[in-house]
Amino acid sequence: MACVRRLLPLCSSINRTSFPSSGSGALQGFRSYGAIASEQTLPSNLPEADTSVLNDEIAQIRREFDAAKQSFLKIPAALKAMPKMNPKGIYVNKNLRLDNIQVYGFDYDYTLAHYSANLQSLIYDMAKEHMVNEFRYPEVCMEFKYDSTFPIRGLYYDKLKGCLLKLDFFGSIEPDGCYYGRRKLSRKEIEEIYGTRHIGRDQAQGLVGLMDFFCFSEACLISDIVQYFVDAKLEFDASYIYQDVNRAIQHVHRSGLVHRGILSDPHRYLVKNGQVLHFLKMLREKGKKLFLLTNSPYYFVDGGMTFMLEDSKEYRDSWRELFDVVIAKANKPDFYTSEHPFRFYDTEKDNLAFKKVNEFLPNKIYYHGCLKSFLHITKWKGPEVMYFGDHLFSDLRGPAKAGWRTAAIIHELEDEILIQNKDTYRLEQCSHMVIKCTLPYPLSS
Ligand SMILES: Nc1nc2c(ncn2[C@@H]2O[C@H](COP(=O)(O)O)[C@@H](O)[C@H]2O)c(=O)[nH]1
Ligand SMILES: [Mg+2]
Repeated sequence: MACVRRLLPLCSSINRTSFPSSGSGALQGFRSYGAIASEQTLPSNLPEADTSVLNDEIAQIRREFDAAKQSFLKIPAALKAMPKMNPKGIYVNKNLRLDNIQVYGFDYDYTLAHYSANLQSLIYDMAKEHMVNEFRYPEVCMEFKYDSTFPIRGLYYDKLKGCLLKLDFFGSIEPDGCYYGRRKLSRKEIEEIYGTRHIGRDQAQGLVGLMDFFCFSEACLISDIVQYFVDAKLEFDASYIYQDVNRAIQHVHRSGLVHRGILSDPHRYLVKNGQVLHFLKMLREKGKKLFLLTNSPYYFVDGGMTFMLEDSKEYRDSWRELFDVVIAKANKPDFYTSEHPFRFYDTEKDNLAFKKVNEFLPNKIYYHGCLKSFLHITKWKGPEVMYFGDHLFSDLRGPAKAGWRTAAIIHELEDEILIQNKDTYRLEQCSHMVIKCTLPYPLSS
């Protein structure tokens, strides 16, 4: 053990070797291995037994370096033979027998219905107007414009410090993922503000998650307002900015402003996808049960579905026939844990009936409800249900608790896979793996 410890500094120098991203450049790394290994000399005053053990250890390490070197040389050819991932593919993290799935459930927004970036601009503008007109924010805010290149999903706003954060899997701030207003903070600034990059339990209490696509407008508006206060050198409390922006955003959704805005110009906001109808029809033809479970109000879903299927003679005016059960205003994720009763929604009269819901009738619409009643009425067993959705909590975590299988619609995956398919990316990843396998201790990153 002592010998190994004495040899560790030798290995540490490998850890410091930097790896260029181009194919030919990787060879520079090998040269530095050789140099490190051959430059090491043993102290002359060591006892003979120790010298022999050390020589064996060094010979062993040289053999491992050589093996690593050979692995490196084989990387470009091996990569060529390795298939690339399909950006339009479907990926699983658990084995799934589709013949066991008898029931397919769907979320609506950002699952069956897809929107252009114009939607985020619309929400941003509506919320901004509300803040100026109702909360008396300065008139100059009306000039703010939504920037589609700024937000990504899964950001956190720190209500105490006013920063927008991207945390990694372990809850540490990503080095490039901390913004104050619209300005990216350096590592030094992050450490000055947070002490360390890791967000502890106490600091996490001030964070609010901005989890879905609807939150893009919120993230951008919060940052633009913070930036306004910074530029104007005005004192402000970062939590009030969140409170005001969030209230404005809630108003835009709850009042139906955004829903009416979308339906007033569906070509501008909705993105048609012929594959959706094809998929739903295919499931029906195979005898599967289908249901729609959304937080949106019925008129909004009806308008959107009618627009998206306007080219289909069969379902243009009867999209409801595609589903065995349609539930709107479901209030997910509370739907999965609450005991709210279902209400029958009369589409003609636009009101809720008072009669108790004991069954789901075809072509009818139901509001609210809860998972417990849903399972009681349908008699569908957890593992035979698969639910598709885009929201981590409303569509994936909640249903998983009910034993449903879940399918996440992750739009970003297409771009991520394209990046991972790039030769430069694959080469760097392989080099990293070879080094990781060669070293006797784990790499920190
Ligand atoms: N009251 C709020 N409603 C919101 C918010 N963000 C989105 N929404 C609305 O939820 C549904 C999404 O429905 P689903 O089909 O994905 O279940 C849609 O109508 C949005 O307008 C919010 O922050 N507050
Ligand atoms: Mg959704």
